[in-house]
Amino acid sequence: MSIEASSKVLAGLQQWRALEAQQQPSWPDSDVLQEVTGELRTRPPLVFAGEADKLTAQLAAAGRGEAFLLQGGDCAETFAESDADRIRNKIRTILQMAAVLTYGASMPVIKMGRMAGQYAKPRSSGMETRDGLTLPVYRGDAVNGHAYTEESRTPDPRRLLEAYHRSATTINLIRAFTGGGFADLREVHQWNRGFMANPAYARYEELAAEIDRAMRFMRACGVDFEALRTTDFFTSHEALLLDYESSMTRIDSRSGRPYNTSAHFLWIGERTRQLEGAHVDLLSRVSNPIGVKLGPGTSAADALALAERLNPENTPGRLTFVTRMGAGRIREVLPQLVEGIHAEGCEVTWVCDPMHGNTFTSESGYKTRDFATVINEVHGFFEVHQSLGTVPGGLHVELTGDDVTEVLGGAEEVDDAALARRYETLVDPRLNHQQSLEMAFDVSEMLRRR
Ligand SMILES: O=C[C@H](O)[C@H](O)COP(=O)(O)O
Ligand SMILES: C=C(OP(=O)(O)O)C(=O)O
Ligand SMILES: [Mn+2]
Repeated sequence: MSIEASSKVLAGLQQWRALEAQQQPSWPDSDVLQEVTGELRTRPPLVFAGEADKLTAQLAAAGRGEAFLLQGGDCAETFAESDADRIRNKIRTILQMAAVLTYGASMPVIKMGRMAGQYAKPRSSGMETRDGLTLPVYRGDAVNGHAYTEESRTPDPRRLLEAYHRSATTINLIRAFTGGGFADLREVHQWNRGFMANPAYARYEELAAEIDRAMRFMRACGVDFEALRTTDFFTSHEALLLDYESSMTRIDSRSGRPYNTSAHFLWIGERTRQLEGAHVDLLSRVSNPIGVKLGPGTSAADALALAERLNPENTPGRLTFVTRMGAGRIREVLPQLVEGIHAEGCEVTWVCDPMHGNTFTSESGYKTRDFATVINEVHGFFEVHQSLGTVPGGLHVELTGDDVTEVLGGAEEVDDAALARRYETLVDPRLNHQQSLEMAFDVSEMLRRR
């Protein structure tokens, strides 16, 4: 690339600063912010351009119906819970779900964590009031603390550096687990250890036995299983805090193109996807595969304009639309979006987030979701694509590997009274380990029928 062309690219990467950016914290001290972003710019990348390109190719396959994306993790990761046990439990849950889906549907599953960077949250309101005290709302550990004091709720830019470090140690562990034998498909039984006493685990155990049998058969036929020792596991988060995302955006020395090096896949949230806004501008300029969340108010014209803006070359795998319509709306609103996009020949990978359109407050006051409603939205998603002859390319869920009680229902029949038992999320309710497996079995049936 000529010097002139590359300085144009660099100038473009700063264009977002002139545009309106929704959902940014009011950082109290701009000098500290400058120091922190300067520091971040000198830190090593967390992911590499070649890995992002590999993911783009895999997402293109998902868009054609030759693979399926499984993207899952916390609504909001926290510094306090970025420990080895919790990270391992999440990876294990995603690996188990992927085994169920791969075996059930005979289809490669792309494994992606909402992990190693999911530290910032958009919120419905900027302030909250409790017992007469009004404070800034919690915006994720990269911004402020959850504790309800003025000190903790004041945004602190130094948290961006902490978020980088926690992301680095998390991705390090992900790479160790998935490259060092933990993800070996021959360990499919081990992942279930200690969880046998309920229907989803018993069903998983049966499936693991079938996988074992199939592998023994293939080994007897002389198949080499070395390739099953490791697996790709990609990272993703919402690209919300533009000071952070822009500091982590670097020019790839091989291609001369900019990549966001904080995660393999970044998405733009439902609240920040304004066509002329700062988030769309910054992500339009990076070469990673990217996603946009689309809620029930999205028109076909909005979706088309986003597709043209974010993927002007119409590269397959570059753009994923993550629809989050709500179980009650999806069958009515999704068809016009999908038809509008396909009528123009736009390359889009369609993914279902059945969580964010189905949140409500329970009688006892917990922010929750109902497992049956969540599953209903996934069914609606498959039905719509089935009837239009288009491809349901993946699933985006908020989950944890622990036995929390945040989502109602499932085989354990978590009810309103049970929510108090282990309600641990700081923002949105997550499927627990067992509910995640139940969902995987359900989706594998739908994929099998696809
Ligand atoms: O995770 C998504 C959003 O950040 C969250 O649903 C917003 O929640 P709020 O309405 O409690 O602010
Ligand atoms: C904020 C989120 O979703 P959405 O932008 O779809 O509301 C999220 O994924 O946590
Ligand atoms: Mn959420």
